[in-house]
Amino acid sequence: MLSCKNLTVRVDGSAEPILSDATLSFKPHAMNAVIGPSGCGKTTLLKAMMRLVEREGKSYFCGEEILSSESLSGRVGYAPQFTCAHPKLTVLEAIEGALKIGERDLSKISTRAKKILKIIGLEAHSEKFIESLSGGQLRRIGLGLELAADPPAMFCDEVTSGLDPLSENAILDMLKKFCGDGGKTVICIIHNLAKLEYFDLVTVVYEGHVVFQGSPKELNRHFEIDSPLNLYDALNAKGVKYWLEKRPPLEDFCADCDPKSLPSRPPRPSAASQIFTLLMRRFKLFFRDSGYLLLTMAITFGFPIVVVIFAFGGLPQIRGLALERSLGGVEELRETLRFSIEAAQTSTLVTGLILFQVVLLTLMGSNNSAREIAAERNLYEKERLLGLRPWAYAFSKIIFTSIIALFQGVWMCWFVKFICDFPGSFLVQAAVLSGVCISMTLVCLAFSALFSSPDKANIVSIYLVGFQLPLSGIVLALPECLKWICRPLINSYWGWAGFMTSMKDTRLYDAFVQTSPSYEWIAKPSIALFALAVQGIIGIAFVLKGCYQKKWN
Ligand SMILES: Nc1ncnc2c1ncn2[C@@H]1O[C@H](COP(=O)(O)OP(=O)(O)OP(=O)(O)O)[C@@H](O)[C@H]1O
Repeated sequence: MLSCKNLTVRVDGSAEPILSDATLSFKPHAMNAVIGPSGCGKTTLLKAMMRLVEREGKSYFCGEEILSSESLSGRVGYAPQFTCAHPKLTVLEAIEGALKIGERDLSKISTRAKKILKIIGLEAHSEKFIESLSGGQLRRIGLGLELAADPPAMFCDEVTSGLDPLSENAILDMLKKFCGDGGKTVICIIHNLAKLEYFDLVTVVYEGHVVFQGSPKELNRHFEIDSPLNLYDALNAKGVKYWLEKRPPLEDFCADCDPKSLPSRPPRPSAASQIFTLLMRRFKLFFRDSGYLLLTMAITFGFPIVVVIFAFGGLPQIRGLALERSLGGVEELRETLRFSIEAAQTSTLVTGLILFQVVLLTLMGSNNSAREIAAERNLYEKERLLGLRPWAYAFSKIIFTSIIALFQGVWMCWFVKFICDFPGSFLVQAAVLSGVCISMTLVCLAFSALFSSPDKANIVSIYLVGFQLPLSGIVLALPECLKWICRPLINSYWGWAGFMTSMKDTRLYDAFVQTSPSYEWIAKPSIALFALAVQGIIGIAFVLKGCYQKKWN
């Protein structure tokens, strides 16, 4: 059912491949073991066959070449080495979630979830959170998620490692049942060589080469050992070159595989349904993760308070200058005098306060999204194999993080305006501040999609926020030649400019113009919103690019 020809995998910059010229086939409807010392390339072999990593050579499913891992959805399942489920979901929610991503008929989900729970023996634990499961139960949930698409072939990467002998036997019995009653093909990476009697075909990988394929009995004979436990000693004693030369001819179990017998791929749910499923799950996880929820609440409600604390000393002046320019006669003269005295202090304060709001919103944006995709990359890659569309996943993240950013922008605007009495249209100012937060959120979401490590994505996002203040050229003067090179890329500049010009018909703005050393053009709100929208759209484009890439951590 599954086979490959001349598969070679190289890691960037390394001359020596980590998998060399692997040509083999697995026995259909049977238990296949892949064994070999740690680091020899077992996982790489399986990933290369599924096209989860860049490779040379070809692989086939039922005689048809595997051109992309997406073509395997519903056909080949993959239980990776580490469990791919959100720790804050219950067992039932995790299984139902996986089913909703791959199953079009929603009426079947509850029945199928119960059936899977029964098969994996977790019925009694269905309401437990994933984070509270034991090692053996975690392996079972990994297999349960794999069963969600009911694939005819299953790759299982060390699903019994670290378990006690009883739990290990129970899982191997379960896999054997999948082959016997279920007619599935199971391909299992296993470290415990004492369990090879469970398998019909054993593949030995050594130093990136496939050096043997045969039954457990043939293995003993070939390596001249009386127990498989002595296999690694035998391998090490003679070296890879010797075992490659001595390799017996490999049987082609796929010789009469007919692509026409290829099981048809079950229809997937619509993209809208996948987006809805992911959004519901994300909101559920958001409210369950008390640490992240608390942090988001603290910065959403705490940052506006920090802004107004800095405004308190200058509030009377801000309120005084927030008047429209429509006074007359003696009153105007008096006003003009007062205006001149207070203008310098107040305009510096207002400029600083607006910039402070904007920079804090960019910080919120980076907190919203820098880890969002990178932190669950393996889970996402796994769900792609269940039929999740990359763009549906990307848009579920874009919508979720943008909703939070929108709330943060509107709240910051309302709270600070309410206390400081900033003049100008609330709607325009709320749009500009939300625009700042949303566009920075989307740019940092792009980092999260492009980097495999959440820490890397976070650091780059924090640097970007850190550069907002100096590179905006508002408080610190930028060299003239750099000003319009940096500003188009600096989110805070456009937020600040849009907010300032929303107060154009007020004395606050006059004060700013009068006290600026050299008055220069400042973007009006519509242009600022346009610039922020362009940055957001670029962010979205890179989120999509990152989500279409394959990145298994
Ligand atoms: N993305 C990567 N970048 C660099 N090296 C890698 C990468 N992926 C795998 N390797 C290296 O390739 C070799 C084979 O890795 P692989 O995970 O396939 O081994 P394995 O046989 O499955 O090991 P284990 O039994 O310990 O899980 C290892 O030396 C590993 O360090």
